Amino acid sequence: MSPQAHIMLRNVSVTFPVLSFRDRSLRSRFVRAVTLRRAAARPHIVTALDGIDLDIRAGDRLAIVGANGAGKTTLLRVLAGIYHPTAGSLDVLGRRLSLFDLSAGFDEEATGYENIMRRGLVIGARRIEIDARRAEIAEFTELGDRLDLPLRTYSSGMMLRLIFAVATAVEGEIVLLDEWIGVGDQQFRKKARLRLDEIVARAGILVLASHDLDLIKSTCNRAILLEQGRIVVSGTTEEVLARYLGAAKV
Ligand SMILES: Nc1ncnc2c1ncn2[C@@H]1O[C@H](COP(=O)(O)OP(=O)(O)OP(=O)(O)O)[C@@H](O)[C@H]1O
Repeated sequence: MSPQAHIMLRNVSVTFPVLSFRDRSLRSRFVRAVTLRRAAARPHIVTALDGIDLDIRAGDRLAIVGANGAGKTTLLRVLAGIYHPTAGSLDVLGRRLSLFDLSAGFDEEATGYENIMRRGLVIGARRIEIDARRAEIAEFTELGDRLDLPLRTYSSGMMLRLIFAVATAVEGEIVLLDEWIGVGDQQFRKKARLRLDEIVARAGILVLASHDLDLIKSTCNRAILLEQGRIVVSGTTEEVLARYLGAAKV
């Protein structure tokens, strides 16, 4: 476990400007252009995160909980460096391994082997590192010669094997997860779960955004509850889940 890993967010907000369908139509743009020159197009602003202050230290297994649309995925993407805060600051010490947005980086026309490299680069690995682990990743997939064929020829279970093999061959001090992945058939799932457990055990920090409360209870030692992009409770997993479940019953 890395004692140095650390994440610090100060007053982090993320907003998305959204043009409504009507606003984007040619007619409305024309009408605006000829009749309302003074009124600049004002997109609707969605606030996904609102003033987040958070410190995550080595040893923390942090769960992010909250209702649909509360901001969990957005926060995970900020922690991964995929989204930049529109306000506030993020400091990250330690190498991040992003085990969510599972299919990002794949190319249907490229072979399994080519996709191993593409996907590895997307999740934060270095080229040299993926090259060094190529044989190990290939072996983990158990796909054999099929790795020479384009991804579009794969069944969904085969695709998941590839995704998972790449994801778990790369180590990170900070592991970012959205759900533990129930991949493939029974035999592969067991193997996948064991590999994921090893990665998490070695990581200094785990951040898990999930609706799976049993998984959270068995994995996390801290939690935050998000509501409309704000942290409303922060504490031990038990405290936060009690509040979340209480609120959910109302
Ligand atoms: N790219 C985007 N453009 C506009 N709004 C967005 C975008 N991404 C997220 N949002 C909005 O930000 C808010 C938070 O979304 P987010 O996906 O982070 O929620 P979540 O807690 O992960 O939800 P769920 O549990 O349903 O996955 C929501 O209101 C969502 O509609």
